[in-house]
Amino acid sequence: MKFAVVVFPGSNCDVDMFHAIQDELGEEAVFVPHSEYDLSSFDAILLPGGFSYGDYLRSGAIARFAPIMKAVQEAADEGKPVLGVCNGFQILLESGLLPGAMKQNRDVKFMCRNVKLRVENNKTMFTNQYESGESIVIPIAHGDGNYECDDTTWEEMIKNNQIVFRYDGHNPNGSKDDIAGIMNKRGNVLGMMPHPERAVDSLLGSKDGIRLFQSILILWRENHVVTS
Ligand SMILES: NC(=O)CC[C@H](N)C(=O)O
Repeated sequence: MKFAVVVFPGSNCDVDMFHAIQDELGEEAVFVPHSEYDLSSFDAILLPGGFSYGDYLRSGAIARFAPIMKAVQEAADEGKPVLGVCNGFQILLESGLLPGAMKQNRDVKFMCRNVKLRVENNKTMFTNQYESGESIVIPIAHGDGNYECDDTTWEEMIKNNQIVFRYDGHNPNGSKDDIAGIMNKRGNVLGMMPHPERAVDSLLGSKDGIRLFQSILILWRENHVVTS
């Protein structure tokens, strides 16, 4: 399976994402610069974390205008898996691929630590290797992780099971309804603030993140690889 790791000026988790795919998952990862227009040769698109364009205006607000975002939109429209982590999630929100917006953390501080997440929906292309309601440990590292949306959007997301992860126990940033990760209605675009690519080996303190990438791969193989 071939994964695109999109790199914006200011991305800083692109190498971690590449490592997670290439070295831990054992699949092909390719860095794709923000200035490209074509993602048609890829099976999945990953928007890594960081400070794209220095977080000027708002996190992700400038990146949404990068040439590559048209190709990300096309990939999403085709039903390919699109995963945005942290700044990648912020970019997906700013570009309208996911509903809602991100505000500054409740305590107006950048936070970098392991957090517990609850897997709210394990019937997705990103979470099928987790148990429903499972508590997992994944690190966060952000200043703007306080997810917000209007009540109509929130009710719609509840109805469609679009809330994929919630903070388990302590909510670190004040996000609405403890939301840590959401997907689109179709189920092929996931945005999450915690960093699964930084939890792929016990040496890193947790390997709970690797199953997210395995989920994408296993489902993709079921749909694309003929075994007999
Ligand atoms: N690690 C990241 O992706 C940081 C996200 C973002 N720029 C913030 O601080 O909110």
